[in-house]
Amino acid sequence: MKTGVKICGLTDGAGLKAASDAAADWIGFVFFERSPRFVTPTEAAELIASHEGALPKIVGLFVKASDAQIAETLATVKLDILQLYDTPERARAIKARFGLPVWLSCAVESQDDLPKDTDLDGYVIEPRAPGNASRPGGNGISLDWALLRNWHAPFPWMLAGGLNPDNIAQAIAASHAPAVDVSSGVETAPGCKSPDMIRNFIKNARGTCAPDRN
Ligand SMILES: O=C(O)c1ccccc1N[C@@H]1O[C@H](COP(=O)(O)O)[C@@H](O)[C@H]1O
Repeated sequence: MKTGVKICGLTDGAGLKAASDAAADWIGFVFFERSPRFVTPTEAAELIASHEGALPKIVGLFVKASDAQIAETLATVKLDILQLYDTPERARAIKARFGLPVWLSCAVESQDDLPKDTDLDGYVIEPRAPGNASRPGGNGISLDWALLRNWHAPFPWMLAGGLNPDNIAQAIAASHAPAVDVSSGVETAPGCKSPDMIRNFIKNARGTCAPDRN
């Protein structure tokens, strides 16, 4: 089974081109102002418009966003999927209101934290951010991958947090993640994506197949 790859927090055309050319499955834009990867909806739309060729599916990342913020974003940039940092109840309401697939980010410290609801379109499984962090993700922190190894989730999910080109093969082997998501691990500085690191991340993730769970 091919491991799905999402490259999140793109801020420039070079990163977008590297992710697209290397056949990422999804690219993400961060619509959260306190992130070093923040882009405005207009900036995201301009990046997409200036790209030549096919694009991966486009994910918009929102943290505790109001309906108005999501509506204003969607009026400017076409998104395929909404990735939310919010409660399951709010995620369900946003899915119903906007009619787009919703992935809910889920902070996991132990197996008890793993999601059980099946009514969303997917989950991003990542570590809980430290108490003093200014954002709930994108902190380059890993969770214990072995927690996920025997998890038979009845819905799509991806592993995130602290992944990079050097550890991605080990992370997939240890967690059996069907898909992976990276942001800070393919950057030379916060918010500065490295095309080389993006290519290496995707190459190394694709060289490692998650075992077929069936
Ligand atoms: O990338 C950010 O700045 C960000 C801000 C707010 C919420 C989530 C954010 N990023 C997401 O966090 C995970 C893990 O990121 P990392 O690879 O450890 O840097 C991933 O889903 C990012 O898209």
